[in-house]
Amino acid sequence: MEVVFLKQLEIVKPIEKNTFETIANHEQVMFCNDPATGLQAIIAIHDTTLGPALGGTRMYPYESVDEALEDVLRLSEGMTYKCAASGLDFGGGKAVIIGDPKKDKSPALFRAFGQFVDSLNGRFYTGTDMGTTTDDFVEAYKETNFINGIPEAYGGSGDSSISTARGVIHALEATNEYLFKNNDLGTRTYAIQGLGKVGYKVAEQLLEAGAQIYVTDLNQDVLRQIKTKAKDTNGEIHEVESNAIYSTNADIFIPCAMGAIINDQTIGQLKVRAIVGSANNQLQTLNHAKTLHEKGILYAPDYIVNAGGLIQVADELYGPNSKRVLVKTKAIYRSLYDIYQQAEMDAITTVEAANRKVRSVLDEQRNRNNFYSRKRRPKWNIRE
Ligand SMILES: NC(=O)C1=CN([C@@H]2O[C@H](COP(=O)(O)OP(=O)(O)OC[C@H]3O[C@@H](n4cnc5c(N)ncnc54)[C@H](O)[C@@H]3O)[C@@H](O)[C@H]2O)C=CC1
Ligand SMILES: O=C(O)CCC(=O)C(=O)O
Repeated sequence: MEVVFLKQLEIVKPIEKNTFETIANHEQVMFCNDPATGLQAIIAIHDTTLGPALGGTRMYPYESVDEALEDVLRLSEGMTYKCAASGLDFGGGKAVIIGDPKKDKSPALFRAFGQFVDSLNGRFYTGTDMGTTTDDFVEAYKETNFINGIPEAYGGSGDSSISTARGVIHALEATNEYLFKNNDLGTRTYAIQGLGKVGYKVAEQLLEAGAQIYVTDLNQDVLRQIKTKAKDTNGEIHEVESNAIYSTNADIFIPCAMGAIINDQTIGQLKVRAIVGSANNQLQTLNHAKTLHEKGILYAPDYIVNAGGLIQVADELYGPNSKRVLVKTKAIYRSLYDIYQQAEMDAITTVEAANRKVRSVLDEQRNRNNFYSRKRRPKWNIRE
C-alpha cells in the first residue's frame, strides 16, 4: 500500500503557484471545456460577501487563455464594486467565452455553457455582455434557472442595455450639473466611442435632446443607421476616425466599447472636460485616475455610470418590475454627484471616493454576516 501511495505522490504535479497568485483576489475560477460544442469559457467569482455572484458573459476572440483570464478577473472584480455601490444584495462575477461571436456561436454551445452555470448551483447568475445577446441566453436558460436579462416572453425583464443607456444619460446629466451648473443634455458636445447595444441608445437620446455628437465605430452599418436617425432630430452628428475620437474637441468623452482605453497612449490626447461612459474597466491602471485628476478631467467611475443594466437584471430576481428599475436607475444621478462632491471635499480622485464607498458597504455586510444573519438573506423569486 505504501508503495502505491508513494507512486501516486510522484505523479501529482506540483501546485502551480503562479495560477493561484493570479487569482489570489478571487474566491473561485472555473474553466469550462466542452469539446463537443467547442465551448471554452472561464467563469470567475470574485466576492460573495453581499450575495451570490452576478455578472454578464462576454464572448470575444481572445488571442490566448491568459488574455481571457485577465479580462474575466478584472471584469468580475468590477462587478463586486458595481453591486456594492448600487446597494444590491449580490456579489461580483463574470464569464468569458473564447470565440468569435460572428462565427463561433451555436445554440448547443450556449446550452453547454448553461450546464456549467447550473453546476454552480446559484453561486453565479449571468446574462448578456459584449458579444452575447438575449437569444443566446434563451438557449442557456433551457439548462439552468440562474440566468437573467432574458426576454419578457420568457419571464425575464428584457434587454438590459436599455437600462444601462438610461443610467449613462442620468450620469451625463449629473456631470453637466456638476461641471456646468446646467443639466440640459442638448447644450453640450459629446464624443462617443462604440455604437453597440448601449452606445447607440445613448447617441439616439443625445440627438433627440438636440446635442452635437461625434461618433466612431468599427461597424459601418451602425454608423449609417445613426446618421439616418440624426436627420429626424435637432441634433448634429459628425463621424470621426477610430483613433481620432480621443482628441476630439468635445465637452464629454463617452466610451462605450472596450476597456483599458484610458492609457499612456491616449491620455495625453484628451481635450474633454469629463469622461462618462458605459465601457467596463476604462482605466488601464489606477494611476490613470490620478493623471486625469491632475489634468483637470473629471472621471465618472465606470461602475457607477454603467450600473443600470445590472440594476435591471438583479431586480428581475424579485419578479420583473419596470417602475422599480426606473427609480433605482435614476439614483445613479445622485450617487455620481455625491462622489464628485466627496472627491472634491477630500481632494482625492473620483475613483478613490467611489472605492471608499464600496469598501464601507462590504465591511458593513461582513460585520452583519454573523451566526443569526445568515438565515435572513433575501430570497429571490427564482423562475422554475
Ligand atoms: N450591455 C450592457 O447593458 C452593459 C454594457 N457594459 C459595457 O459597455 C460596453 C459596450 O457594451 P455593449 O454596447 O453591450 O457592447 P456591443 O458589443 O453591443 O457594442 C460595442 C460596440 O463597440 C464597437 N467597437 C469595438 N471596438 C471599437 C473601437 N476600437 N472603436 C470604435 N468602436 C468599437 C463595436 O463595433 C460595437 O458596435 C462594454 O464595455 C460592456 O462591457 C457595461 C454594463 C452593461
Ligand atoms: O448588464 C447586464 O446584463 C449584467 C450586468 C453586467 O454584466 C455588467 O454590468 O457589466
